Formats: sequence, structure tokens, C-alpha cells
Amino acid sequence: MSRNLLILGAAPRLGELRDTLVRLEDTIIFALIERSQFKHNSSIYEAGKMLFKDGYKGSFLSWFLKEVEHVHAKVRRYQSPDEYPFTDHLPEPVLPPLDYPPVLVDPTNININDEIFNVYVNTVVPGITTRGDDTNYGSSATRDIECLQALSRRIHYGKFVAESKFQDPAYHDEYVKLIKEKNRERLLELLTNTRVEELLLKRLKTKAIIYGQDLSFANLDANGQISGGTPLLSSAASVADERVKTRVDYDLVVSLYRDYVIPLTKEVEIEYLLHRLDTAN
Ligand SMILES: O=C(O)C(=O)C[C@]1(C(=O)O)C=C[C@@H](O)C=C1
Repeated sequence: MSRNLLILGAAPRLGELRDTLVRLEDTIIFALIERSQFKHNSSIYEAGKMLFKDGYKGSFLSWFLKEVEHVHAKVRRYQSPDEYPFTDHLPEPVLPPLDYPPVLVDPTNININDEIFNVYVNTVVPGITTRGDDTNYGSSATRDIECLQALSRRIHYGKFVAESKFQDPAYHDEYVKLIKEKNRERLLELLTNTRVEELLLKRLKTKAIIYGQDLSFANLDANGQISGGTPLLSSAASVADERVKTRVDYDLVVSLYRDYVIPLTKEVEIEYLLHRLDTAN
């Protein structure tokens, strides 16, 4: 429920938006580490596996998500332009609406959470957890919801990034032309910044290595300093040298971003741009 966008007014600045994307990397890595402490617990993702007294027929995670989103909708979470629900038929807020200045022009209210949910459940969870069932269903689903919400916020942030690029005087006319032509391919080229992506993936790997270290008490001396055995790692190179296991597989975190988070953010950017002129015409 971030309101930091409010200070941006009508023209979101790309640098500030990228700072937010960098901060969300931390949120996502820590959420994945939290989920990875539990086993896969595949039954929480299977519809009809658990008997709900209210007759609900979906999976435990879907039920939990629905209930959480009901509460969050009541306190206006989904009125914030950077928050998108995974479920529908949500209740109206119990509080008066907040006054968000109109930053986005998003007539179709793009929401790709179904795609995010499928990638998360079918690819991410089996990748970051070990196989098996430890019966920690509530704990696992709670972490799943945190991961899903963080991924969704990050990916839908593409709308603000796209708006910022659209408003950039250096590229505005080119964007207008490509939008009118519905030229997806060229839009993708124009909004892609390979250098930013490469730096992101390198930074992400280093972060996943550093945040993923297990600094348990066994590795600390009486003064709380890190003792021999598990040196504090600060780079991918030292991990390769030491062959140290981190709490979440850092290569998986990198491939999650490379194969899904960045491409889905671009998908949101393109969809947003393709409808950017709808209301103006
Ligand atoms: O920073 C941007 O310019 C973005 O559009 C965001 C993002 C990303 O998902 O991180 C996506 C596309 C660009 O190629 C670079 C990065």
C-alpha cells in the first residue's frame, strides 16, 4: 500500500521508479528465502485436496488468498495504483477513498496476476523448496502470499515505467507512432534497456548470495563476530571458490528474474502502451 507514488505527481521519473524496483529486489529475495525454509507441500496448491466447511472447491492457497484479499480490499489496498488483486468479487473499502493523483492512463486496468500465479506455483515454488510435505501448510501459504504480492507489485510497476518512458520528450513521438501502428515488436525494442537488465541480474546474484547466507550462532564467536568455517561472502566469485550453500539458490533467483520477472514487466509495459491513447482518441 505504498503511497510514495503520490509525490511523483503526473510525471513519474524513471530514476526514482528504478530505485523502487531495486528496493523490491530485496523484498522478493527475502520473501523467497522465507518460503524456501518449508517443504514444497504440494497439497496446498491442489484444488479439492482440503475439505472446506464453507464448501469452497479450490486449493488451500487460493482460499487463503481470497480471504486475505477480502480484508485488504476493505482497507483500500487495491485502490492504490501499484496494487493488483489475484482474486475477484472483492468487497468495497470500509474507509473513504484516498485521493490518488491520476498518474496512469490505464483504461483496461491491466492485471496479469493469473500469469504470475501460474509461474509462481508451477515453476518458482518447486525450484526454491525441497520435495516433500512437512504439514506447515498455513506457514507456507502465508509466505506464498507474500511472494506473490511482491512479484505482482514489481511486475505491475511496469505501468509507471512505461508512462515515464512515454512522457520522455526524446521518445514521445516515436512511442505515439508505434502505439498507433500497434507495433509490438518495435515497442519492445524501444522500451528495452539491455545495460539496465545486465546490471540488475549481476546485482541480484550478489544480493541473493549475501542475503542467503546462514549466519547461525554456530558460525559466530563469543563476541558475535563471524568465526572461521563460514566466512562472510560478498561476491559471486567467493561463492564459487568456497562452494557454500545459500538459503535460496541464487542462480534460481537470477533465472526467475531473467525468464519471468523482467519479461512479464515488459509485457505489462507493452500492454499499457498499446492502450495509452485509447481514451485520447
Ligand atoms: O528500467 C527500465 O527501463 C524498465 O523498463 C524495467 C526493466 C525491468 O524489468 O527491470 C524492463 C525492461 C528494460 O529493459 C529494463 C529493465
